Amino acid sequence: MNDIYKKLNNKKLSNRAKVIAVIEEILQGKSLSSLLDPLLSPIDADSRGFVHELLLGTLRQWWALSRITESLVPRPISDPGVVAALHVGLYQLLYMHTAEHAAVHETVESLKELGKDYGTGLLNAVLRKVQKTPNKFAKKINKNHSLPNWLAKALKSDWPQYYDALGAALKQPAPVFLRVNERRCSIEQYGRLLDEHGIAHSLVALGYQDKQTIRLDQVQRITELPHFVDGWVSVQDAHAQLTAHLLEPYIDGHSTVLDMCCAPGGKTAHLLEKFHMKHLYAVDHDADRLSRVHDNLHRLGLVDERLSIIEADGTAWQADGLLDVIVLDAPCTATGVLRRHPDIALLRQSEDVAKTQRLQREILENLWPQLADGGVLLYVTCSILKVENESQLVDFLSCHDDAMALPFKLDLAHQIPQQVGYQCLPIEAGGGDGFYYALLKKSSRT
Ligand SMILES: C[S@@+](CC[C@H](N)C(=O)[O-])C[C@H]1O[C@@H](n2cnc3c(N)ncnc32)[C@H](O)[C@@H]1O
Repeated sequence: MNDIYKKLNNKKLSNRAKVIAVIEEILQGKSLSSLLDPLLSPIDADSRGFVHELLLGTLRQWWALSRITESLVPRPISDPGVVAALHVGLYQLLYMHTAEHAAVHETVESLKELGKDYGTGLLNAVLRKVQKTPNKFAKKINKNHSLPNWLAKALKSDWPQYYDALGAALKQPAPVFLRVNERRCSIEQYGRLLDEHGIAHSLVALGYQDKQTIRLDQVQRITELPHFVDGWVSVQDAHAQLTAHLLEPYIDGHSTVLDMCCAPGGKTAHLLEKFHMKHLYAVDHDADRLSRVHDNLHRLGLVDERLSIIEADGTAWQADGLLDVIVLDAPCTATGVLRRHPDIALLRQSEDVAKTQRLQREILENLWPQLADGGVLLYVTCSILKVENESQLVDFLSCHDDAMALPFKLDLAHQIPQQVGYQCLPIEAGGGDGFYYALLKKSSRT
């Protein structure tokens, strides 16, 4: 078993030490989503909330807390475990109001547990300094948006009028939305079921026609939702649910549909719940993530002969024939889902933007010739950077005479029309994530 998973299952290791070990892994390139369950599962129910808050909160405030460590520690610290412990200690002192003794002493002890005694002197000194005048330090970082410099610069340039609202919103936890499997029951019926179980929730507008979704208004174990195991309901962000609704006019029983970059299958499942199609290809290049597509579709009862799940590279994959509808949920910087995946702000580098932009374009160029005349392609990202969204599509259209943007209308406060498509910004406290949507039609007669 990999070292980190051994640590997370080690009953002798304290919870703080486990959080530090997880952040150390993240700093070395592992994703939060691969570590969160292994961290939380062995922890007793009473401590889970504290551990969750300590981990997610530290990651959300990472760049704000870094301003303090940079000002107090003159040289860069080479050991990621010590860096993690500094941030975890500071987060407790400045945001969690943990008793000072626990915040300092227990964090220092945790670093010792991880065999990093050499970092304890520095950790102790920094935490004690901040502990003396916490308000001074809190004031220093309160207004900080906790964004890496490259992202702050890009957001300021793309969204000058929304920059502060975005900065404040991106460090908040995201709400949980449910997608009801329309083959099993309606949203209203499921809402009544939640009422019967005393689960607080709201029906929320999606900002497209009269479409709605359900937002949970209480902390809830998802697997314990009524009929979750029977496939009545899934977790899916509100703005992610727009995909299937936007395609309503274009999919019928004769349609051959491609869902490119489909894993873990949220949009694939929604398409299958909503439409009877001739065939759906669900393609992704990541075998592990594809196994989650299988699991999700099995739970929802959506596996049948109309569906092919294929492991392939979107820059090269060729369908057997022409496609009527293509969903390209393009790989992106995922800057629109920072609230759910705060590790992205630690992992992504400015160079990644150009790389993903090139990859998106390569996939687009491979898929476009495979779209039938009159067919539509829905381009989606969970990015809030214009280079991956509006600029990408404006440039694509300028190079393809047979492509035209189809108009549609989204109308929530932060669904913003672009030269091509719409940008949903994740600003509303109870609202959806940052997504971009553009709908293109192919017509050789233009
Ligand atoms: C935003 S996620 C997709 C989310 C998914 N559509 C859903 O709704 O659940 C992007 C996906 O792109 C896939 N991907 C990245 N590069 C790819 C490539 N070159 N070919 C195919 N899939 C790729 C990743 O494995 C990842 O699953």
